[in-house]
Amino acid sequence: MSADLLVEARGLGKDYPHVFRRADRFRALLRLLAGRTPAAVTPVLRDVNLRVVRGQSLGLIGENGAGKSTLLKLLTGVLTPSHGDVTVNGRVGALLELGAGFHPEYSGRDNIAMSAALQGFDREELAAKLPEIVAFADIGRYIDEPVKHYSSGMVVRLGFAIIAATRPDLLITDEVLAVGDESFQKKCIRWIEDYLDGGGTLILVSHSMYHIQKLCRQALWLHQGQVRASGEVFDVTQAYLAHHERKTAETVPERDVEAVRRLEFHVRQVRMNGHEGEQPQVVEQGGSLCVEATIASRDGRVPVVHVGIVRADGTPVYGISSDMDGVQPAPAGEGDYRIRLHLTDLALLPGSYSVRVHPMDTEGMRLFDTVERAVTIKGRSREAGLVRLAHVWEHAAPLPATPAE
Ligand SMILES: Nc1ncnc2c1ncn2[C@@H]1O[C@H](COP(=O)(O)OP(=O)(O)OP(=O)(O)O)[C@@H](O)[C@H]1O
Repeated sequence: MSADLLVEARGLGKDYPHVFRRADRFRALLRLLAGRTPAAVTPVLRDVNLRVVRGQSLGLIGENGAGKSTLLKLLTGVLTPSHGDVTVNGRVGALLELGAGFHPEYSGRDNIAMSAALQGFDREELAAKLPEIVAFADIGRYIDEPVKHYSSGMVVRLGFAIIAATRPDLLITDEVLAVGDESFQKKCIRWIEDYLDGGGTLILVSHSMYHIQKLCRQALWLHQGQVRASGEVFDVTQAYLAHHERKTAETVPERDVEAVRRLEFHVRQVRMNGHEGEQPQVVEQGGSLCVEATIASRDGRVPVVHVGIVRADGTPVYGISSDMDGVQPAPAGEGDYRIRLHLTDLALLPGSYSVRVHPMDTEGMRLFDTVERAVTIKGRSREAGLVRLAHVWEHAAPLPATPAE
């Protein structure tokens, strides 16, 4: 393993015994004590391959129960894998379950001393680091109270302060940013940014895509214990968000081609940026999209063409009809009509959208058919919502440089 490769996992998997009733638990325990593998197991993590090199920042994302914490526990040696293997190089600072590693009866100060001893600090190093740790934790007189009297926020403050002082080669944290209050969160984020600028390596689990995009350059999406996607952070987080939007979308009923042919108007063809077919079109944020619709008219009347854009969850974003702009589709032979709509400087924020094309009657009152095509907007924007609004900040000063903690 090269010195710059800090984590390597190959075919990593974790199974748990199948336990539904108390009797199952007892049986599973007996089998374990007898050195036998449990009769039935549930795989919670399967075939995870992972390489993290020095200086990399990797975000782990996924739904509740996807296996993120299990993966972190395997990487930190808290759990042993059922399949595959994992190698970790360098000094690891891990902030996993709340308070794990603290002795509840001892004070914060004593716990700092114990953690420092475990990290191999001698008495002088500890004396030098202690004021820094106490100041970072910033929990006032509680530093001399037993940890069992701490709020969950105080536990995280103490845990993070210890890790910050030890400056590990690899920082592994599980959703801690969600526990502390906002000012402490900001302090941790600033510290992590500074740590990464200084060449630190991070594996961060978070349900906040904002934190993942802010702190990580790569992401790995775990879905039901398996890697669903991994790569550049914006690509993976946008695919993950689009998956959620699709899950909450109403399902558009299947188009019955025979039935629509009997309608007064139906969509004969839709081309997106010149492409026919159902492959999603990928467009850069700010780019252009050309929607070409060919409409069949049963009795030769000219249709109105409506083009709508919805987000993958069905939220309407924009709609425009040809008659609103005082135009109509032009004849395209054999009773068909064709029109092209050029959408330029697309203001849509990165994500998954659908373009819907509908023919309407000449009066623009009745809607006849719906053809839907997927569009993915790619980009690195962290702005929230559906569209980018032109904006200017005033009465604003530049952000201050990160202060040294
Ligand atoms: N000790 C255990 N015994 C049996 N099943 C377990 C055990 N620990 C975790 N699991 C199961 O493993 C699966 C993955 O859990 P894990 O905590 O890794 O998910 P997660 O992605 O971190 O979820 P969350 O976002 O909710 O923290 C879940 O279905 C969980 O119920």
